[in-house]
Amino acid sequence: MSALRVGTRGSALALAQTTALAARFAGEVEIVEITTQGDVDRAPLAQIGGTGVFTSALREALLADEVDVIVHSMKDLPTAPHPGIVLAAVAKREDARDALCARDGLGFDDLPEGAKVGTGSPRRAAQLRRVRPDLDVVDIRGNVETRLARAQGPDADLDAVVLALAGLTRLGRTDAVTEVLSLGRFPTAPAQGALAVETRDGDAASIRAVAKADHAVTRACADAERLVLAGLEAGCSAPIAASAQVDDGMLFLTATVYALDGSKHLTASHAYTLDGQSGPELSEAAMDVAGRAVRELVDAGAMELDAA
Ligand SMILES: NCc1[nH]cc(CCC(=O)O)c1CC(=O)O
Repeated sequence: MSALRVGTRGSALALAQTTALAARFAGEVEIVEITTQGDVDRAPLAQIGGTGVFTSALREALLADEVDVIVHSMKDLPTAPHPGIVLAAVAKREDARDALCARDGLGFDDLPEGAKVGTGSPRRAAQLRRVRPDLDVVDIRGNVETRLARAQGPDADLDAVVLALAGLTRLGRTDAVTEVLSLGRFPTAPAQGALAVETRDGDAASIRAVAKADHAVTRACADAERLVLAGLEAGCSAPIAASAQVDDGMLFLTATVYALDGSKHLTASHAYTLDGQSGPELSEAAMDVAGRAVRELVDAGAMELDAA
C-alpha cells in the first residue's frame, strides 16, 4: 500500500505537531506542506477574515485528492462542518493553558505599570485589559519565534508576549515561559491545545489509519468548547473563552464572553454527570453543557456585550 499523504501548514509549529502526530498513524506516512493565506498575509487576523485562513487551503488540497489526511490546530478550525470532510480523530490534549513569555524572567504580577504585552488574540487582549487595565496591549502577528523575539533577546521591543503553552511545548521552547497563566484569570480559546485530523468522507482506509490517534475525552471537551463558539457566533464578535475537562466522572464546562476592552464579561459554568466514558455519552454530555452555557450567556446579554 502507498504511504498516507498527510497535509500540514509549513510553519515550524505545524510541522512539529503534524510530524509527531503522524508517527501514531498506522502504516507509512508522507508529510506534505501546504501554504495557507494565514501564513503569507501579515495583516491583522481580524482583517483577513479570521475563520478559515489557516485551514481552507488544507481542505482544498484534501478535497482535490492531493493529500489523504490533514492535521490542524483544532483552535483554528471553523466550527461549521465542511461538506465532504469528516473529523476523523482528535488527539489527546496535554496542557491547554496560555503562557507568559516575559523579559528578564518576569512573572505576570511582576510586569511594571504600563508594560507592553504582545498578543494577536482579541480574547487574550480582553483578558489582559480586564486583569491589568494599565497594560499596553500590542497587536502582534507572526510565527512563534518571531513573537518570542519581541519580548526576549537583543531585538526585543515589548515586555512580554502571551502564547499557547501547547505550541511552545511542541517546539521545545518551554524555556521561554516565565509563567503559565491560570485558567481562572486566563481561560483558553475553544479547542486550544487539541489537534484535529480530517479526512475525506467515506475514505475508509484513511479514517482507519488515523483512528488510533483519537482520544474520546479530548474530542468531547473540544466539541463542548466549540459548540459554545458556534452557539454565540451569530451576531457576536466578542472574544470567547471556553474550557472543558472530564474529572471525577463529570464533564465540566466554563465559558466566558468578554467585551473587547475587557471592561465587562459574562461567565457560565455547567457540569454533566457521566455513567461511563462511551463516545455517545460523552457527545451527549458535550451538547448538554454547551447548550446550557450558551442559553445562560445569551439570556445574560452576551450578544450585546460589545455594543456599549
Ligand atoms: N492561532 C494560532 C495558533 N493556533 C494554535 C496555536 C497554538 C497551539 C494549539 O493551541 O494547539 C496557535 C498559536 C498560539 O495561540 O500561541
